[in-house]
Amino acid sequence: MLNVEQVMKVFNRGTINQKIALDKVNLELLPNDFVTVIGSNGAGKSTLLNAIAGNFPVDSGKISIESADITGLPAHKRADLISRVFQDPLSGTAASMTIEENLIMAFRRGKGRRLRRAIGSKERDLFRMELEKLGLGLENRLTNRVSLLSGGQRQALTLLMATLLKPKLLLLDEHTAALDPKTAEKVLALTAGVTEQQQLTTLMITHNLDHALTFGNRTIMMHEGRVILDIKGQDRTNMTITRLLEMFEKASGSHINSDRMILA
Ligand SMILES: Nc1ncnc2c1ncn2[C@@H]1O[C@H](COP(=O)(O)OP(=O)(O)OP(=O)(O)O)[C@@H](O)[C@H]1O
Repeated sequence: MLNVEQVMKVFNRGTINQKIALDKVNLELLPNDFVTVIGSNGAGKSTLLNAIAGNFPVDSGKISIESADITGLPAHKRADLISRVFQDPLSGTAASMTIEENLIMAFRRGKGRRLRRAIGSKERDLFRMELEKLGLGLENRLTNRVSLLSGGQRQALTLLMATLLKPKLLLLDEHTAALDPKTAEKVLALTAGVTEQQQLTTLMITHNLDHALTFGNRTIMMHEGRVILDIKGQDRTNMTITRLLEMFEKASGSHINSDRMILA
């Protein structure tokens, strides 16, 4: 489904601040894979997602989705294939617009002039139905401005917008890290529900090792721009956080270094 082959990204090349953020990264995702991504500070996790989303050109290597080479495509041309949810609940939605206006933008994405047409009753019915599934009562608040919503409600709405038209690939960049623990659990449960229901292929960065092993079917660990562990199947089912940290130390030759890592 997704193929990242030998991808290299160097920031500030040739200067004193040169940083190899991705060091010939290889990663293959199968359809419906839900892969959690963990690693030390500065390991290259966000850079990997940025490279896949097309936020900058990579220095070398190839990225493809369903065998189509997207390495040279700018981010806006990848947006039909890839949806992304960021950490900041304010970044995924337009605060001054209503819930239904936000949803219609997501629903008519890539449809050009149809954007200007009024929202139809069929579209409203669909939005109500989808919002109801979130279990937050938002189906009765279609005409409320998004600025009135809590961070958790906004993040749930962002997730819905990201998946309303099934993307080929869903990128979740610590999308629950800014939420309080109870709300984070709720948004994660919604994430598990929607990825399962729509059979999405997903990459999710998290600093919570328990979440990393609980959600999805596969966990990769990054260190210094490389994928150093790829855990799946029975190995993952039997994996504990202690064992995971031991494996990290063995593979990287160092202790995990993350100020935000949550161990349980
Ligand atoms: N635009 C940029 N310009 C220069 N250096 C960058 C840029 N983006 C990332 N880096 C550097 O690349 C390395 C990888 O950064 P990245 O944000 O991918 O790490 P991360 O694994 O997501 O880290 P964290 O868990 O701390 O968020 C870091 O050393 C970072 O400082």
